[in-house]
Amino acid sequence: MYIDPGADTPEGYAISRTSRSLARQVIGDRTPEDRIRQRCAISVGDFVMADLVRFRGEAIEAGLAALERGAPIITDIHMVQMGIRKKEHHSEVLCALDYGQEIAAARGITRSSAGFLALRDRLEGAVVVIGNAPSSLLALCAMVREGVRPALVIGMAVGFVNAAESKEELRTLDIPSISTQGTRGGTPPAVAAMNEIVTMYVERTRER
Ligand SMILES: C/C1=C2N=C(/C=C3N=C(/C(C)=C4\N[C@@](C)([C@@H]5N=C1[C@](C)(CCC(=O)O)[C@H]5CC(=O)O)[C@@](C)(CC(=O)O)[C@@H]4CCC(=O)O)[C@@](C)(CC(=O)O)[C@@H]\3CCC(=O)O)C(C)(C)[C@@H]/2CCC(=O)O
Repeated sequence: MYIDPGADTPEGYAISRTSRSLARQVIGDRTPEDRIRQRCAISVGDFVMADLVRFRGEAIEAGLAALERGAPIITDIHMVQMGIRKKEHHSEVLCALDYGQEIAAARGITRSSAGFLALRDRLEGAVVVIGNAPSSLLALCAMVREGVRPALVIGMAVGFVNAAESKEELRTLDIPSISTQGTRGGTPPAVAAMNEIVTMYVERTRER
């Protein structure tokens, strides 16, 4: 049965189900990855987004296992933090912008990347969701090259300065990731990808 924990009114559920059935027809519905592509496309009202989503490693299973452990979810910006569903799982959702202000001031680097540097010790086994800031994804990739191992990175940085490059860099790393090809991405698809994994987790826990 189709569930959408966020659509908890009859009208909301009806709209969500209609939107999803349209996406299933256009994108297909054979794999868990297809579900992520569907929700990312719906989040921006553009089926082209589905063709831009890239998976590395067992990304979805890594996300589900992290939720099972109650691992933290760490976002680059508050918009992403706000959009991620908080109910029916035990993972804290943190925002990098709330950390590292002194590092940003001292080094003159972006606040989002400084926040990830300050959260280095919380990144091990965490789920990282980046929907905006390319500089923060580049900072994270550098820490992964130094041995830090997040469980899953959803990297959908957007824009014309380092967005495409930061995601190319992410896809060269031997860690589970979900990203978008090129300059497109943003808060909506990044949150959509994480919320679809949360929905899969809710389905599993409700079946128990
Ligand atoms: C260069 C930056 C970019 N931001 C883009 C697009 C959007 N940003 C919005 C908002 C409200 C915010 N962006 C910041 C994250 C801010 N934006 C940056 C930085 C200067 C550097 C990030 C980077 O290049 O890696 C970044 C500040 C920082 O030091 O990290 C934000 C914190 C700035 C602020 O207002 O305080 C803020 C996030 C607020 C939050 O916490 O939620 C936009 C809504 C546009 C706007 O400013 O109104 C939009 C959101 C896009 C999305 O889907 O998330 C760009 C264009 C992508 C650009 C990065 C790349 C480029 O091409 O320049």
